[in-house]
Amino acid sequence: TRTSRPQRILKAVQRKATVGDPQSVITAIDHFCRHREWAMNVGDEKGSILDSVVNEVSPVTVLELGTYCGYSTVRIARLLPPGACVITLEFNPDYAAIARQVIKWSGLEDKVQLVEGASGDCIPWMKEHFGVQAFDLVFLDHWKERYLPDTKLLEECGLIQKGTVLLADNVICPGTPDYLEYVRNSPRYNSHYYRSHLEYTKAEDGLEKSVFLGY
Ligand SMILES: O=C(NC/C=C/[C@H]1O[C@@H](n2cnc3c(NCCO)ncnc32)[C@H](O)[C@@H]1O)c1cc(-c2ccc(F)cc2)cc(O)c1O
Ligand SMILES: [Mg+2]
Repeated sequence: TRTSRPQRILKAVQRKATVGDPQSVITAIDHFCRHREWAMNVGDEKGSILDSVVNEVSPVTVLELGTYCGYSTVRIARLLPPGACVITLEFNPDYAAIARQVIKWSGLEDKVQLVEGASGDCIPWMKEHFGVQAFDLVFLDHWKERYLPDTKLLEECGLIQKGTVLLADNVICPGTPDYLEYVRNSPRYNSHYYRSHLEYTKAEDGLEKSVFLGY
């Protein structure tokens, strides 16, 4: 096909959503992915759980791993108070370009820092480059086999401290077995599974929330 799926998602936003209205951007993407083409956004059902965790944590600094088209970036950023921000990592330049436009359309660019690069390369620079002490909330939604190594890297870099909340998408489908085993068995995390469904389908999926208890 001439255009990519992310390009078609951006077009749906530009056709259906109102500039500066994040909820209309979310609604436009959900409608497109439910009625036109499925895409791997966290979606409206799991997205509501994401919203409730963001509201509960009321984070000042958020890290998102895997921007894709920016759907969950917009969901998170729209709930942040002035001064708070989400740093989102995306290593595919085409996806990053689409996400920038989706984020701009929603009017939330002041609350978002989209970093083009691989998590393994960017995480070690977070403190020095972005002045981050520690993240209040981390949303994991990138390659599923990278959840565990990147969590360990965040720990090693001192970016996860007592009270930091990790929220992981897709712990059932496609699944992140090694990550789940780690956060559920580690004495340093308190984990809870939010049962839900794979975006836009009836298949089971869910989010795992893990609170770091400190060393
Ligand atoms: O695979 C899924 N997500 C992956 C996301 C990847 C995005 O994140 C970016 N990315 C990946 N690794 C890194 C990285 N670091 C790691 C590499 O260095 N650093 C930076 N960015 C990274 C990619 O460029 C993409 O933009 C998924 C699948 C299903 C699914 C379920 C059922 C099905 F039948 C089919 C599919 C449902 C979901 O919700 C899903 O999230
Ligand atoms: Mg996902």
